[in-house]
Amino acid sequence: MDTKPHIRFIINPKSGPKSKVDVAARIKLHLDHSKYSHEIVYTAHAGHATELAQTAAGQGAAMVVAVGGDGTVSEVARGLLGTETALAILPRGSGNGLARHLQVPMNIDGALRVINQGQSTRIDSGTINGHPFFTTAGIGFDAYISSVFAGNKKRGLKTYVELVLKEVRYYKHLPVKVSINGNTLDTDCFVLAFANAAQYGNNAYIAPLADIRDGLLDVCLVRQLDMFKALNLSYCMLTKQVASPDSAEYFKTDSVDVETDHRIMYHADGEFIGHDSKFSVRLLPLSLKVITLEKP
Ligand SMILES: Nc1ncnc2c1ncn2[C@@H]1O[C@H](COP(=O)(O)OP(=O)(O)OP(=O)(O)O)[C@@H](O)[C@H]1O
Repeated sequence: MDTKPHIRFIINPKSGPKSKVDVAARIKLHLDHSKYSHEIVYTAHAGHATELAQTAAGQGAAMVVAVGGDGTVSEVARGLLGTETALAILPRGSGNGLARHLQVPMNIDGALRVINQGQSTRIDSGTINGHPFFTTAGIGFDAYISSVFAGNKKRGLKTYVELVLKEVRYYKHLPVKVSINGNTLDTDCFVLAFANAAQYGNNAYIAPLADIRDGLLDVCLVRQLDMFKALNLSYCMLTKQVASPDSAEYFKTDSVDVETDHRIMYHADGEFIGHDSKFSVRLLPLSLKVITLEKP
C-alpha cells in the first residue's frame, strides 16, 4: 500500500481563457512523486468541486489542489472547511484573489513547487448569511457586477473593467443600517465589502491592510460614489493604498449585521448569490488549512 501523503487535483475544465496547455501532463511531470501519491479528477458541473473535495477529505487526503479560478478555489475550500486536509491552488482563472494573497506563483511550474514544498498554515474564513467565503463577500455594487458578469459570455479582466466603467454611472446607493463593533450606523451604501483577504483578485486591493490570519474581517464602506471618488478609489485599489475617508471607510471586526428596507444583491468570493434585506456576516478564525510559500 502507498503510505505517502495523498493529493487530489481537482481540475475545472471551464476555468480561465482557452489554453492549449495540458495541465494534467505538467502535474505528472513536476509533482514530487517521491513525496506524494496523487490522482487527477475533473469537475462535471458547477458545485461538483465541493463534493470532490469533501470526499477526498473524508478519505484522509493530505491536500486537495484547486486547479481553476476563484470560483473553483471557493468551491474546493468549502469542502475542506474545518478538516485537516489542506487547500492548495494551481491558479487558472483571471482574478486569482486567494492565490495572489497567499503568494502562490501564477504559473503552473511555480505553483507546483509550492505544492512540493508542502508548507501549511491556517487561515480565517467568513460567512455571509451562511454562505462561506475566503477572499471577499459584499453587498451593493460589487455584487451587482458579479451578477452581470455571471450572465456575460465574455470573461477576463478586460470585460470586467469595461463592465465596471459602464455600470458605475448608473448604479445608485441605498440606505442601510449597519451594526458593527457595538455601534449602529445609518448610512448610504454603494458598496459594503467584507474582506478576509486584501484583494478582490487581479491585485485590486479593496482592503489593503487585511490580514487573513488575524481573526478579523476588514470592512470597507463606500457610502456614495461620484466620478472623482471613483477615480480616487480605483487608484488606491490598484496601488494598494488606503483611500481617504471621504471615498471609503474601513473597520476591523469579527461580525457585522446589516438591515435595509430594500432587497440588495450580495456575493461571496465574486459569485453572485441573490438578494436579501438582512445580512449576517461572521468570521470563522483559522478554519481552513492552506498550502502557501510563507506565512501570508
Ligand atoms: N464542468 C463544469 N462545467 C461548467 N461549469 C463548471 C464546471 N466545473 C465548474 N464549473 C463552474 O465554473 C465557474 C467558473 O469557474 P472559475 O471561477 O474557476 O473560473 P473563471 O470564472 O474562469 O475564473 P475567474 O473567476 O478567476 O475569472 C464556477 O462557478 C464553477 O461552479
